[in-house]
Amino acid sequence: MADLDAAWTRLEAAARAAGDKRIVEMFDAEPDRLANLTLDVAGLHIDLSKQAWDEAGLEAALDLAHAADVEGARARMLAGEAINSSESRAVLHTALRAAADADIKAQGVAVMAEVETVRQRMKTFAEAVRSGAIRGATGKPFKAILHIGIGGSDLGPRLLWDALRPVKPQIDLRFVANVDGAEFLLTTADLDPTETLVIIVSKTFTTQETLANAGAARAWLAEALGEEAAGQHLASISTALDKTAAFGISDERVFGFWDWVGGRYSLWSSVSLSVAVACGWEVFEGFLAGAAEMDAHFAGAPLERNAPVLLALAQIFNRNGLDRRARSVVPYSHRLRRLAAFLQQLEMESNGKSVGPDGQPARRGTATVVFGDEGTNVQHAYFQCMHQGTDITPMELIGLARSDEGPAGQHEKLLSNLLAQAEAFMVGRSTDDVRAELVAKGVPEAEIATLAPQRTFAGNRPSTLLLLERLTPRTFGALIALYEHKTFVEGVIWGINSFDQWGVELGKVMAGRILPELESGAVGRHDPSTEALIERLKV
Ligand SMILES: O=P(O)(O)OC[C@H]1O[C@](O)(CO)[C@@H](O)[C@@H]1O
Repeated sequence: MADLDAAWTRLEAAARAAGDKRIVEMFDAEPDRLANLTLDVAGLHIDLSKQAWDEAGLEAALDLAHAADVEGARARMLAGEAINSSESRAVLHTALRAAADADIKAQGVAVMAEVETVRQRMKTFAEAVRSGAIRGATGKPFKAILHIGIGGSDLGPRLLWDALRPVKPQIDLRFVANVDGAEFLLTTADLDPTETLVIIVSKTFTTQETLANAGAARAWLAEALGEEAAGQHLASISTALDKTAAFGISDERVFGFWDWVGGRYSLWSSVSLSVAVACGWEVFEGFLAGAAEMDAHFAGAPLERNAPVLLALAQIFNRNGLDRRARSVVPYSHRLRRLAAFLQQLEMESNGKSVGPDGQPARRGTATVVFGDEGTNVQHAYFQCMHQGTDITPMELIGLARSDEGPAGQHEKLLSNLLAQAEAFMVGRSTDDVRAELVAKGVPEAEIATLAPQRTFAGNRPSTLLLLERLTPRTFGALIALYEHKTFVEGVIWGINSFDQWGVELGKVMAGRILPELESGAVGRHDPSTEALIERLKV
């Protein structure tokens, strides 16, 4: 602990010192900067050279990772120890993308035989739906899938579908997550229930939103097909087989997974069955293979050349060393536009904790807010604030080195924006430079005095750049696995359990109390504001 405290103190001091320098000047001072801070892994090129750390800062960050025993924690996770201590569970999403003959145990119990059995069942089911061997009750092949789930049972598969979906899919895939009935209505309005397969995804099969939408979907099917035939249009993904049976889904249509897979880490499991059907099995397999490549890198690379570790350390340098409390993730890729939404759950549900597994307050700040949307759109929305706002928000800019999609010439335009933004964030534009331009244009001195500062860009705003060689199942799998391991490393260094989520419970419990009050009109004891609102909204 003394070592860890000292490592934190060194990191904070190093960040203060680096914070006084200009990033762009670090390239001159450190001839190996680019080589030391760029990596190529599993089809991804990762450039951390525009981050705010100098050589000493990076060294202090790596010392911190050693002092926090990231290597030991990594070994314990991969060995299937119960590192999710508050729930006494192993954390083995890596097993879901491992080879069938890998020797992986969850708390001593071998898991790969079961993983492979479910994989083979998924494959058989996906192929049968695609070939028409499995059809709807009226004999028509399925032309659409309605995927019902929320949180980890929605965000991953939704992103996966966007990333890898065919331009003209044989089977359309739609998602319903919110308990807001408008989403169900708008999503199903143009679907034909006789040609739609409904896949209900819920690890616990207790989630209010999912059960409400599942009930609505079953009624929607039954209205068109009758109660009994509706069952032929249902499948489910869950760890709670008793509950799926009680809902009326036959066991051969239920695909399981395990308590050692957290919801937000579950897109490698049967949770993504809908995508495996709609994209085809080989696409899903390629996605798993890309993640497995990143897993091998994470497990074996030394910390100073380990992509997830370096990404995590850049985040910690910014968050704890430089007190930067948000991060913006901007994919210059329409297909990846939901990445930030996925990362919000991955990072903020995993690491948004104030207390460690020992029950003691975390000694440093933990997860930051992550937000973002697709470039170039965001350049015309919130980038003004990123360039000239009073707070500095570190950026993660993601692009595709090559893409053949869409009209010719547009990809180069997209890339030019990506590179320009990263450069502009770092280099900025000096007042002298702006002033010289205004003078050359003949602007009067009095105007220049007020205009030049407004048109100045301070720069020195850190960013990481990630390039996928192409958006393929492999590179996309590697990208998501990169973020999973990054999140894990951050949790280890912050000394928190990244794999539980007690913070989502209280609101659920309170909603359970308020619902009957809204329905019955009998308002219970709450704070004055909530009581007045229930009075106003009760049926
Ligand atoms: O898959 P389930 O059990 O319906 O849970 C959905 C989501 O709800 C949470 O438990 C809390 O938001 C997430 O962790 C999970 O991904």
